[in-house]
Amino acid sequence: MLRYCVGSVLAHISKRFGIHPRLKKNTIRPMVTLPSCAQPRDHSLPNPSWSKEMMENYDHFNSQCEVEGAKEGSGLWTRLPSYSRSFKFVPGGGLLSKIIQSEARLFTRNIKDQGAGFEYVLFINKTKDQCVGIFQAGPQLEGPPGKVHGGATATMIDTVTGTHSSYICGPCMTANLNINYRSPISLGSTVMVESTLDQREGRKTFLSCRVTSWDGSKIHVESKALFLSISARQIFGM
Ligand SMILES: CCCCCCCC/C=C\CCCCCCCC(=O)SCCNC(=O)CCNC(=O)[C@H](O)C(C)(C)COP(=O)(O)OP(=O)(O)OC[C@H]1O[C@@H](n2cnc3c(N)ncnc32)[C@H](O)[C@@H]1OP(=O)(O)O
Repeated sequence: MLRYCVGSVLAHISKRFGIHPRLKKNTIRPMVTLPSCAQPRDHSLPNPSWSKEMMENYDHFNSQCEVEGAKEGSGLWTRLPSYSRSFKFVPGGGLLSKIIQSEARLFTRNIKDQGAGFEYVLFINKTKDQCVGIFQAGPQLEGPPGKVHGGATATMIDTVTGTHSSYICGPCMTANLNINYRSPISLGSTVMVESTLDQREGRKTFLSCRVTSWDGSKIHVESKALFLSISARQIFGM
């Protein structure tokens, strides 16, 4: 689904930049040969900066994931890979990310030092209409002394609900994000960010999202989000 969404967006971009891809069943097959790009790094895989709590929750969801190659939907959860740019989800995306705004980086993946900024992994459960993010907030996300900046928390919520919504309805943008901060998050701690689909209404997707401590014992944030489906024209001003 995501490959298809990004694929259709890329088809428009490629056309604009004269690459003329031909879409074939959820993938892009460019008519010109693209130079090979190194496999992009999947930031959603564990690294040495991940805490015991982060690893414990990662293992919990990962153990309930689909086995690679199994029929889609046979497992409860799917781990979502994460790259420095969304383009990199699709074949040829590595090259496009070098052509279009080459300096651009996904906001949550722009701090290179492992553990310094957002460390996270997302899992989606299509049967339950849920998406879960396991986040570890690094020292460069400070707001009040020793605590996570509220904007950084909003970013976590936008990331999980935005990804969730993209999987449900394809390309979309945040129209409204309403956040109630209940208790501060300590820097370095692991939190769970859980998005649930409330309803769909035409182009609108309504979601609820909760941020809790890693073991679910403490509520940090409760929020509601509205995403609106958009066309490639709206994203790239074509
Ligand atoms: C990109 C390709 C896909 C990639 C997929 C990869 C997935 C995974 C990869 C990586 C994960 C990353 C995940 C991160 C996610 C981050 C997401 C963001 O942060 S997005 C940036 C912040 N958002 C903006 O900048 C929007 C700015 N606003 C706009 O552009 C427009 O206002 C927009 C598109 C939201 C709506 O504009 P209109 O012209 O299309 O629609 P109108 O006609 O205004 O509204 C349509 C309906 O929606 C209601 N509506 C619009 N805005 C509303 C609002 N704020 N609150 C309530 N209702 C609203 C209206 O009242 C109307 O309702 P009635 O049809 O009459 O019932």
